[in-house]
Amino acid sequence: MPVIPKVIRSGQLQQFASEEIKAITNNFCMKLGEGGFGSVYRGYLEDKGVVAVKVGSSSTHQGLKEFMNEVDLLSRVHHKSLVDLVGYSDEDKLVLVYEFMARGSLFECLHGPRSKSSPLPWATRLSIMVDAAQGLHYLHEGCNPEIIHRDIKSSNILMNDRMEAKLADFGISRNKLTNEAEGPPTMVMGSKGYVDPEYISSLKITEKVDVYSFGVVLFEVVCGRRSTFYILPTRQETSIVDWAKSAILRGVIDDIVDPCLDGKYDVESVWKVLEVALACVDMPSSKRPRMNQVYQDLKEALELQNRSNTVDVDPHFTGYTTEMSSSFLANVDVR
Ligand SMILES: Nc1ncnc2c1ncn2[C@@H]1O[C@H](COP(=O)(O)OP(=O)(O)OP(=O)(O)O)[C@@H](O)[C@H]1O
Repeated sequence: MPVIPKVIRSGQLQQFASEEIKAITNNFCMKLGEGGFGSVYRGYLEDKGVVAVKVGSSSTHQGLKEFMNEVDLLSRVHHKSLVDLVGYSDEDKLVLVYEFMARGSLFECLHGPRSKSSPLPWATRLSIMVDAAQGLHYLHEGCNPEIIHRDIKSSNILMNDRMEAKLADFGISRNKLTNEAEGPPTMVMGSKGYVDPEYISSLKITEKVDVYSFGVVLFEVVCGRRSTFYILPTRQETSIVDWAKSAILRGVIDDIVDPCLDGKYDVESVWKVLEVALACVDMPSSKRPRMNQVYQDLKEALELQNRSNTVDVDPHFTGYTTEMSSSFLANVDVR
């Protein structure tokens, strides 16, 4: 079994024996979900309460690399908008023990089985994205060395029982210092639908790669659609970025916004978020905003929503829509 280097072991993290992991999870009796690394189980620790236990299913070189990266990073970096790593085990299997995020992922809330019957309210969507933007801003500019996440997507934004959002999954993240020393990677990493097209062609990793993916998540939050989907009747696969750009050009807000919201949103705040999303996916990447700007703009959008006290806004309200969309349209670059 691989051995974690001493430098990582010296952190504040608890190290568990495989028997302890078995006890913590009550013999892996409650599965919370599954991802590329392996399965995630509910667990319980005397001093921490409920935890999430991620058990690696593969012992590939890539799996080990991602595990070490995650342990290394999360033992050094702590922020209220980043999921906390409580401990790990490398005795039998590769295991990561995290703080429990009771409300699951943003992906599940937007696209999961209960997303239609009890959709996330617009103000909650905005507050989640404000938290996520703050976490990403911290990674890019607040911690030392600064970090590029490289796998921002709605399934890596998790919510706790107070609906506070945190970024998760640092398996392929890179710190900016070693990033420059290591040079470009040999293959594209990231998740389908979220990867910056400029990075695909240049293989150059900068923080703007994260800003692009964050823009994709913003479109997901507004439109209630997945990052890629099939359009009927041709069943042609499209990206939410292309779809949203052409919908924005038509300028009708209820063509764009998630129908599950049933008109319950402040129109001005929706346009503000769409404006931010468009800026995040702009080309070339140098035109995209920094995450601090995104964070400030999203806070403004949340304030607009809170001030409007919207319960039922008519989505056909045209005065404001037309005015906003004309300033917008000049900036929509459809490729
Ligand atoms: N800290 C946590 N607290 C509660 N549930 C969690 C936690 N971490 C993960 N989960 C649950 O486990 C599921 C799988 O998470 P995981 O991070 O392994 O995969 P993913 O991000 O969905 O996909 P991939 O890792 O392949 O990109 C999540 O969708 C979520 O439901």
